[in-house]
Amino acid sequence: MKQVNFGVVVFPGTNCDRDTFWVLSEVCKSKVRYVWHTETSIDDLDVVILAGGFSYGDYLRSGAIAHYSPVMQEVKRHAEKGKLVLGICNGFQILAETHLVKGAFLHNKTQHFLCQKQHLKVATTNSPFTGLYRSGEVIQIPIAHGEGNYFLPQKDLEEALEHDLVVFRYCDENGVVSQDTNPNGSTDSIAGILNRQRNVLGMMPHPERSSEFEMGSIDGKRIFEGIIQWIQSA
Ligand SMILES: NC(=O)CC[C@H](N)C(=O)O
Repeated sequence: MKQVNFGVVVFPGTNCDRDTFWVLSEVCKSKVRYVWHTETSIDDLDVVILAGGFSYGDYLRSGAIAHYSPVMQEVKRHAEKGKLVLGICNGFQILAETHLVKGAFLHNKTQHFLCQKQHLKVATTNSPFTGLYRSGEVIQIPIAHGEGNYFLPQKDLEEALEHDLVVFRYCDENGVVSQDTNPNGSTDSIAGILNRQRNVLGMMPHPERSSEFEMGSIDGKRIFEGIIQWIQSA
């Protein structure tokens, strides 16, 4: 069985790197190493994870400064080769700043930081990240962000819908997707989206915080397990 090599990128201010590392190494029993933001050699990695947190203190805009870090040139090259990149929360914001996924982030519609359990509706299982979910399934993965209001211009939204790029939408426990069940004001309630090549996923919810029973949900674990299965069966 092919061993899958994960890298968790650490910027100054990243704070979900250890949780992500733990889930990959202890829960999923995978090989994982930290990648410092100044690193310029990541050829050994199959999957790069941009973990959540407050890179560079969220100064200017979340992710805006991290995108100039040397490692991001390598992450771009990694993605161009068709290898997998997963950006979680601040990682999603960095992916957007780097244009590895479309869109941009605004402050939550409430102007408050949100830290809560969150229901999501799985919009597509057609990706290297979501093969272990059922289409339309309602899952629970927590959110924790201040700048999570994902904005996608109309033409990019049309492209995303046409090519089935939306992966998760915010919903309630019954799977209802509406403005009332959209916690932060994101366009079309989007909580996770792929790039056009489907090898880069940005998502606001934190799957590393819902990967063990003690955390109240194990729905996030299937993302990491799905990645491993997808690479091993490729
Ligand atoms: N948990 C996180 O990654 C925080 C995301 C981001 N810095 C925000 O508050 O919007």
